[in-house]
Amino acid sequence: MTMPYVKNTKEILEKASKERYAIGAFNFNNMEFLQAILEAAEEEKAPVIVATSEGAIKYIGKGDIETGAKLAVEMVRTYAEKLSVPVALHLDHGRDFKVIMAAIKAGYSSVMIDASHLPFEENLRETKRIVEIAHAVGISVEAELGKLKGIEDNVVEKESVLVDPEEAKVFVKETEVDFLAPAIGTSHGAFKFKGEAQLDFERLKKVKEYTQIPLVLHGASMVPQDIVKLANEYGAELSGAKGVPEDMLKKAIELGINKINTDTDLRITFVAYLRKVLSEDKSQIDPRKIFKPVFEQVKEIVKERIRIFGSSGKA
Ligand SMILES: O=C(CO)COP(=O)(O)O
Ligand SMILES: O=C[C@H](O)COP(=O)(O)O
Ligand SMILES: [Zn+2]
Ligand SMILES: [Zn+2]
Repeated sequence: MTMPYVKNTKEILEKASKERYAIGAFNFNNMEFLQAILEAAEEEKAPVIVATSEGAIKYIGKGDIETGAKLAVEMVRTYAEKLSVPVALHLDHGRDFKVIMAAIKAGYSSVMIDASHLPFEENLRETKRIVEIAHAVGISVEAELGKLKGIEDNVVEKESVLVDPEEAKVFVKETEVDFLAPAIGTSHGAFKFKGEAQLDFERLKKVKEYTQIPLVLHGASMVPQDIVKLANEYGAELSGAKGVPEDMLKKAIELGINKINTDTDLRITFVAYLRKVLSEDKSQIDPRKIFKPVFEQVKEIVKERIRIFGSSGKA
């Protein structure tokens, strides 16, 4: 039987890769988001990955990386113990060696080394170095090839550079990385496409053929238009927000995506319902009473995503 807190993320992703479904990797920055994600996964009987960015670790630790990583592990383990579904904790977009080491030491299930902004050879070298360290303590590693447009940890990538499948083949063989995020046209945040949504599925298909490992889709939020509308009605300014359509996510899963990173959908839902609750109950000052209905909605959006990803009932 799998323990709810997964030591190595690879275990649950390889099963997903064999059976062609995807596991949601949801970002959190505090206890309430984590609770909402875990409750959703438990109710859907789905394996789940919870992720902290470097920024999240710094936020949780009030600037202290070791404290942030340790608290993230403690929180996730403590909640996961009470659950029946496997829960993995992942470092999202690790760029700073110190943060990656802090996550490994604290007991994360996997780390991402995102050296995709560096030239191919350097990305390969850097990834290989992290793989050697992480594998020595039995945890897995994600790397990225190609660049995502948009904001990545305060670095604005103006142009998206899509993955080269031939490079992916060499990269995976040389680095022995466990899962790979190929850039196929998505971007982070709430404004993903100016015109029609477009992803390079041919490229994705080739990367899967050439690498045969679990693949990761970043920037995969759907940015639901009803929630954007609700947020705007209550004073937000999010017009033009656009995400990845459901049929495209499903096609990406068919072609070999097994981990789907989602943050923006949770953020938008939080902001929309927080605005609604505050404006409808103007005398409420108890944060618990404000947060309860807001995080019920965050939980619902996570459940919807898990169903779309095909991981419901897979725990
Ligand atoms: O890729 C992500 C985290 O790594 C999140 O993507 P979104 O901004 O589309 O939610
Ligand atoms: O990939 C980016 C995630 O949405 C995390 O973003 P963050 O660096 O603002 O925490
Ligand atoms: Zn990146
Ligand atoms: Zn990402």
